[in-house]
Amino acid sequence: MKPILILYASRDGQAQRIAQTLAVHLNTWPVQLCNLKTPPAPITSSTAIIVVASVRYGQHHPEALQFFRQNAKQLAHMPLAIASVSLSARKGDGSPNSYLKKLIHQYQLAPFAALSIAGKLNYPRYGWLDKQIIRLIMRMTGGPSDGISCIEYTDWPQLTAFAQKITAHLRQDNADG
Ligand SMILES: Cc1cc2nc3c(=O)[nH]c(=O)nc-3n(C[C@H](O)[C@H](O)[C@H](O)COP(=O)(O)O)c2cc1C
Repeated sequence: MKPILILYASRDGQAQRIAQTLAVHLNTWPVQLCNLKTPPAPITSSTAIIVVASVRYGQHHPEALQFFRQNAKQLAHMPLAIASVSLSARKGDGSPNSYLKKLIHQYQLAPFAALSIAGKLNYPRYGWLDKQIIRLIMRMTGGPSDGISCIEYTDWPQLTAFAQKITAHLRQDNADG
């Protein structure tokens, strides 16, 4: 059986953790986990592609954008699922937020599952400038702006439901031959 390819783009590790957890949930399939910083094998040798990418300053990481740009044609013919990781997603219910909608629109993607999932606030990790900007964003959105908090907002049951949706879709695909 061809593997499910899970690709992630992360800076502080939360999107990577989410991708790893997804791999555990999908363990009834062969799964290949790959950092998008290392170019993946040809994607056409996979059953499905799942991209997990976090957001910085309003954009998904450049390696994720590059992946979509370079593979848009093949992705149009493959099962694709996307999980977008951001702090603003803590306010949502998992349905695609503006970052994810923009990404889907920009690369004309047609994912069968798309999730906006909350990441982690980790002030101690941020450099001075990033910390001030995140404090401002958090102040504007009603989150902690103390500059010291470390809070994981990720809704893990939401990720479990996402994994179940992926499994159901791929089983159906398999059954349809
Ligand atoms: C420098 C910086 C910029 C960020 N910009 C945004 C943003 O524009 N919108 C948002 O919702 N979250 C933003 N975040 C929050 C991250 O998306 C969140 O912390 C995520 O968990 C980081 O994922 P990672 O650990 O995989 O890098 C930002 C975080 C940092 C450190």
